[in-house]
Amino acid sequence: MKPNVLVYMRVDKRVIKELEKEYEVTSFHNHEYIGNPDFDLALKKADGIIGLSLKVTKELLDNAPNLKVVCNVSVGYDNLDLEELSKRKILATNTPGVLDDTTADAIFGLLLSTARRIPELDQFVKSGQWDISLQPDQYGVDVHHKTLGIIGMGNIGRAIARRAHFGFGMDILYHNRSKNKEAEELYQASYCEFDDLLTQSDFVCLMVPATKETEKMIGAKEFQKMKKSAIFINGSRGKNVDEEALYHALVNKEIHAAGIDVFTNEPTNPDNPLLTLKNLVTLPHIGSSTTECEYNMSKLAAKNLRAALNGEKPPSLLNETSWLIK
Ligand SMILES: NC(=O)C1=CN([C@@H]2O[C@H](COP(=O)(O)OP(=O)(O)OC[C@H]3O[C@@H](n4cnc5c(N)ncnc54)[C@H](OP(=O)(O)O)[C@@H]3O)[C@@H](O)[C@H]2O)C=CC1
Ligand SMILES: O=CC(=O)O
Repeated sequence: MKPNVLVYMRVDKRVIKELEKEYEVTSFHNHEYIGNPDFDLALKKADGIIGLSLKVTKELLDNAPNLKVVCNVSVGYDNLDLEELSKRKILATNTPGVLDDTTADAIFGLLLSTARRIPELDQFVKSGQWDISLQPDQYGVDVHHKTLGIIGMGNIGRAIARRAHFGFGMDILYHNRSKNKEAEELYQASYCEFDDLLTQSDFVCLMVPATKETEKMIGAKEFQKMKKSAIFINGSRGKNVDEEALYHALVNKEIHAAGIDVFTNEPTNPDNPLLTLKNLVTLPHIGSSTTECEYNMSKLAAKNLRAALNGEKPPSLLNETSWLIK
């Protein structure tokens, strides 16, 4: 009998086709799974889950008696209750490395769009308002040779630093819990205490994972420490930022502007007051979403799934202890 695999959201079609040759696959392509009897049945039978951002809680696991592995098609894994998975000896995997350049491109694009007000000026042209010469209050600010502070100098942080250093001649500050020699040597990044990074950077870019420690790590106090001319970029997770404080900082001009790819609740409510602000540029959590990158992420997730279901160690295993005690 073939093992059962539950596919949840945004797994590449070509990868699903390959999986169907080896497994009994049941696919769900949207968020609407709660109370869906088909989902409940697939979960009950599932040996493996592969997909994007399925909230794997204790309650969900109670209804998945055969589960052996959960394979995220993402590098972030704040959707997983890792402790609970480990307790049950269920393996968990993510997709590090294959999305670094794609995500860094998106985050750098957001930074440029915010600094040079690209979405606003695009609308200005398209709405037929370009009938007089531009006014100084429509100008953007320079990016090149400014100071970029990266909070979370990991895989993606380093790919952002590479672009900033070689492409834009920027000075790079960074903050982590531990120093990153590669960033220091290759991109001349300087380690900074958290508060010093906030006060000294022209651009503050948040790239940490979502954990208990990083929840709302940027809030009212942090915005007040930033330069009034600072541009804040969040490419990590919405819950790492106090959204209400961001709104007030932007309205009260405590900072100049912000660019965010992520929201506290996604998809964000159209009534979110942040969406009314001219000095905020947004994206719908699309950092790693190019055709090529989504395919590579799906392939790595499938490789993790196959390994686990074959009793082998998956290449990007998150809960090593579950493997060791097997
Ligand atoms: N917008 C999007 O589409 C995407 C968003 N992401 C988000 O980006 C995050 C980072 O991804 P990636 O670069 O691959 O991950 P990495 O693990 O490579 O990097 C994370 C970095 O954050 C630092 N960090 C962790 N906790 C803290 C803390 N409490 N204070 C300061 N620094 C901290 C780590 O350093 P140290 O351990 O030394 O503190 C590490 O350098 C993901 O977890 C995900 O949430 C990822 C991909 C796409
Ligand atoms: O947000 C995307 C991820 O890979 O994490």
